[in-house]
Amino acid sequence: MTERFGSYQNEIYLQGYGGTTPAFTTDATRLEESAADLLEPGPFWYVAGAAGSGATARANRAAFDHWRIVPRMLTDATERDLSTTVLGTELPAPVLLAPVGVQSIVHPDGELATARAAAGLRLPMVLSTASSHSIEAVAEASGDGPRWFQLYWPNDPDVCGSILRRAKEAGYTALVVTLDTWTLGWRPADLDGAYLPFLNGDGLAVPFTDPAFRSLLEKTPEEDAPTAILRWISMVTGTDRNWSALPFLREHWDGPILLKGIQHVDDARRAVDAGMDGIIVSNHGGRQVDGAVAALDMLPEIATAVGERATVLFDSGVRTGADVLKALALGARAVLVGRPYVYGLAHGGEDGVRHVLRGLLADFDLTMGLSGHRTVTELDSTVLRRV
Ligand SMILES: Cc1cc2nc3c(=O)[nH]c(=O)nc-3n(C[C@H](O)[C@H](O)[C@H](O)COP(=O)(O)O)c2cc1C
Ligand SMILES: CCCCC(=O)C(=O)O
Repeated sequence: MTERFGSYQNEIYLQGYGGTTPAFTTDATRLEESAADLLEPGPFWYVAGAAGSGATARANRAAFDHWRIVPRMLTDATERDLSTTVLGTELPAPVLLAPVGVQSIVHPDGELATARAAAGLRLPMVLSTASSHSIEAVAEASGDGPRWFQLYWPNDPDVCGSILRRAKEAGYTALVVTLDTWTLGWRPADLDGAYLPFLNGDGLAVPFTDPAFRSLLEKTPEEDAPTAILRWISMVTGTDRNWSALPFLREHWDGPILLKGIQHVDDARRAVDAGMDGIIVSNHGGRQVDGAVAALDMLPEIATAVGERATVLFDSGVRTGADVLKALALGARAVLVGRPYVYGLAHGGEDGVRHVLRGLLADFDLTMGLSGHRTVTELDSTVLRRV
């Protein structure tokens, strides 16, 4: 039996006796609104923004509304066990922290604070290659907490190999390879503010601390930042990494590998045929292809096609406990959550991330119980109705 996450609800109500309320909202919509009040427009819109008209970001949310939970009564769901295992990592609940780069733009502690909050809850943090703190520093902050590493795949084999080696040595167990962001999508809010954090040096701690990357430069990044920044950007953009390059990753990583950004069932099959251990059905939170299909709308087909042979995870639009339940019922083994915990970080560093994650877990726990489910393995599409 794992911790009863739902008890966070009682904890909050009891605080009311002492005359206090949570430091900030438990509601996903208001959370984004209050982050807008808190942050400068540049960082806020970098996080909140999406590609183009925002159609895909909105569709990601709307897709959840087409599925409704059909609660069951008197099922003895008072004692719940939300735990699961994902590619060798034991999770107290089926939630991971999505890789989010440049977290120092919303809070100076950035990924270090996120790592501490995630480790305290034993939820895996997926560290981005675009982290504001080094692989090793985040590992230290994470302690014995579960951690995975997300790769933006440099086209220089020595640099790629060096980064993977560092991640492995620092205790990151699974590798997430993001495929949908080989160049940035058209993001009007960032363009209007002419705001790209990388050009300020944010999100470059991984290459800048990497000996293989540094050895390619005539001047160190400290001496000549612009040249180093542009060199790195050119290394991780472009389409010269393709399906036939996947064996390189296998040779340089001896743990599970997942491909992130899969949206078509044929790509899911191809990933699994190529020996990948898992995929993440995701459209990058609507930040890349405006007009792309909602990630949730592709999940059932993909999970049916490859779910027996590989681990299927999901992200893009998860905001509430009901969303977690729905994604699991539609075939995901676990979900990743992105923007909400970043808003938590903006509000209160480590404590802020913890509040957001505990809220999501409590909401999920109570939603499970009140709809009559004791374990995540019993969820399938029969618990939902399409409307
Ligand atoms: C500010 C920001 C930065 C991100 N950086 C990365 C990244 O470095 N690597 C990556 O694979 N995905 C990145 N993502 C995408 C997330 O991993 C995830 O796919 C997305 O946020 C999920 O959607 P959600 O925000 O609706 O939960 C980023 C997302 C945001 C909002
Ligand atoms: C190279 C892009 C890194 C950040 C990212 O993935 C995003 O802003 O969505």
